Amino acid sequence: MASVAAKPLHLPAATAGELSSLTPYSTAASVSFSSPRSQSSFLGLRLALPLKTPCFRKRTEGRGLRIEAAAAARPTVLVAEKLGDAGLELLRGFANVDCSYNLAPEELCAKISLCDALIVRSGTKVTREVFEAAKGRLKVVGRAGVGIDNVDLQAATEHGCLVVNAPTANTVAAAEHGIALLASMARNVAQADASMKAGKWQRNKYVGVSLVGKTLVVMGFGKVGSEVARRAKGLGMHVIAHDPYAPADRARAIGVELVSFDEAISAADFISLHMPLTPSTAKLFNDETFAKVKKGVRIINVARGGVIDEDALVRALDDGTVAQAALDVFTVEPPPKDSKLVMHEKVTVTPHLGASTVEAQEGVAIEIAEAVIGALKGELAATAVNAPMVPAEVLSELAPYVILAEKLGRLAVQLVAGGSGVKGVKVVYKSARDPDDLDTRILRAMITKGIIEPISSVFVNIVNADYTAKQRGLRISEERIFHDDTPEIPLDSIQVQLSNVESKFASALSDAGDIRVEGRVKDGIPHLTLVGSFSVDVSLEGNLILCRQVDQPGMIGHVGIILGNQNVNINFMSVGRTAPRKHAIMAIGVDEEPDKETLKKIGEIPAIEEFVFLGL
Ligand SMILES: NC(=O)C1=CN([C@@H]2O[C@H](COP(=O)(O)OP(=O)(O)OC[C@H]3O[C@@H](n4cnc5c(N)ncnc54)[C@H](O)[C@@H]3O)[C@@H](O)[C@H]2O)C=CC1
Ligand SMILES: O=C(O)C(=O)COP(=O)(O)O
Repeated sequence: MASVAAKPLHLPAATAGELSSLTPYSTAASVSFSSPRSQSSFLGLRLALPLKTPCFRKRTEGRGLRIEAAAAARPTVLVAEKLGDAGLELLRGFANVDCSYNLAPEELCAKISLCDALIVRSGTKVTREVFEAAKGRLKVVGRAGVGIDNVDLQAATEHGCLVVNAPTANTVAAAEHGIALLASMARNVAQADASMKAGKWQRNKYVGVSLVGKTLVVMGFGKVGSEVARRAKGLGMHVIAHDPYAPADRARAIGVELVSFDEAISAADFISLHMPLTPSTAKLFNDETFAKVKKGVRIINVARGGVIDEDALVRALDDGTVAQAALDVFTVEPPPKDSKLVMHEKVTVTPHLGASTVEAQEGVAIEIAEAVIGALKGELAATAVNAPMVPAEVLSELAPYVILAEKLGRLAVQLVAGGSGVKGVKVVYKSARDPDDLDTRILRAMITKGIIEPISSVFVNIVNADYTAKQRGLRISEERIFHDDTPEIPLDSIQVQLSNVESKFASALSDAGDIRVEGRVKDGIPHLTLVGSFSVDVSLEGNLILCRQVDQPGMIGHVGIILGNQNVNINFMSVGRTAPRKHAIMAIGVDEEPDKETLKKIGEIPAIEEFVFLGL
């Protein structure tokens, strides 16, 4: 069936213009969107993080209406570890703040279902049980620091909970602490201090080693590692680094050569650890590694205790393989009181103080408070750990397309006969942009949300969209088609195709047999522009009735009278035809949901061959 031009019929009804101007809008500080029907689940871009209790008000503006989130109930933020005052102040300006420190795991689980956000440092384990106990209310976990190894990211993602961290504010503090440990270990400062305080004067016992000219290996050349490298070079050390993922030119710019792991450990006089704790770095320093190091190496760990096999380190210290160690972090914190490692005379220890400077704690508190508030407002956090980071300007530009994407998904799935048999989804983006200049991750997430939510009880957002699709066996493929237009406009159209399904509205099937709906953004408003092979033109707001009919005069009036008699307001109508007086599709936007009787009457109009009611 050939695709034909749409014949949009703009109804004069006052509400038509009003409703079609339900535009998403952005405030100065944020990009957030609301939609009258899917408000509470509009996490997707509101950004996947709506409060569960939003309320909306209509505001007359010129001829149209805008719907905006009115002051929602204040969210509750649980601060489970000591946070700087500046951050607490920011949080209190926006939310109810419950500072409850040292909670036992079961106490945390008991509280969490009353909280929209949780802020922790390294001392709180945010386990799967916590996310389960949250019962869907927890929207964001803020880690006031860098390492997120204490947060079960997989569980967070599965529960649609955003995790944000504060990755920059404590970098210098951690690097300075690393240098402090390096220098104090080399000169036995801690041991000599303890000895003097015990009344001794042991000048011969505490002869140290010099740093100048020694080779320092920085393991993990990220933010902290590179700051340590800079400082160590200032002390006259020869610095090399190992980091499988760091760009060599960044290292070169600091005058540091990146080498292999084995090269690094065999050359090192000192090794300073600055990588995250992940499955691949856990116990990276073990008996096997210590067997390869230069005898008498000294190790500093300000990263995570778990990257060292602590028993192996004790053995290496005992047999002199490792001359000394300076440790700020431990596999279990606090470590057991009788820990051989902590008590070892060749070991200098601090109780995880890397980030603990006045300046860093102030900075981290502000950084995490801003990230958590932003997330609760629905903005995509720049420090999101388990969601795509999309720059604000990209978000702002894609805003109406995000709404279009969700509505197309929602609409397509409602056209499926039987409900949930969707397995294959193809999304076709028509755009004048270079594919690299069009980030479609959010659009894909919103289409996924639109497809899954109407047929399940799952709450889908930008955080868990890909995971949820995979869980349900939903394969989503994307295709870009070049559209010869100005690249200023990100997209010409989005088409959603559902393959291998039957439709309750046969006209929605394309010639290839898949359900096919396409939409465009016109003047900032998402429009449905194609159903199956029929072109239509109807703004995607409220509800939609699609009818296939024999194209003949009087049809619009006929349907309009039935709906009018039931006080159902039509806000938009569009007719797409194959050829005059043959078949046509009528797309009718209605404000209210017609009752069954009314729908039945429409179906009984002799010229109507099939019809379907779709909630958007
Ligand atoms: N003791 C403390 O209070 C503090 C500890 N930290 C810890 O320091 C570590 C580094 O933090 P940042 O520099 O901010 O993180 P970052 O993400 O900027 O740097 C980590 C670097 O480690 C590299 N890496 C990953 N796997 C590696 C491997 N197998 N071998 C070598 N390098 C590897 C990454 O490529 C990255 O460049 C983290 O574990 C963090 O939790 C950070 C701040 C304070
Ligand atoms: O930021 C990090 O990774 C740290 O280890 C700092 O931990 P803390 O916030 O001091 O418990």
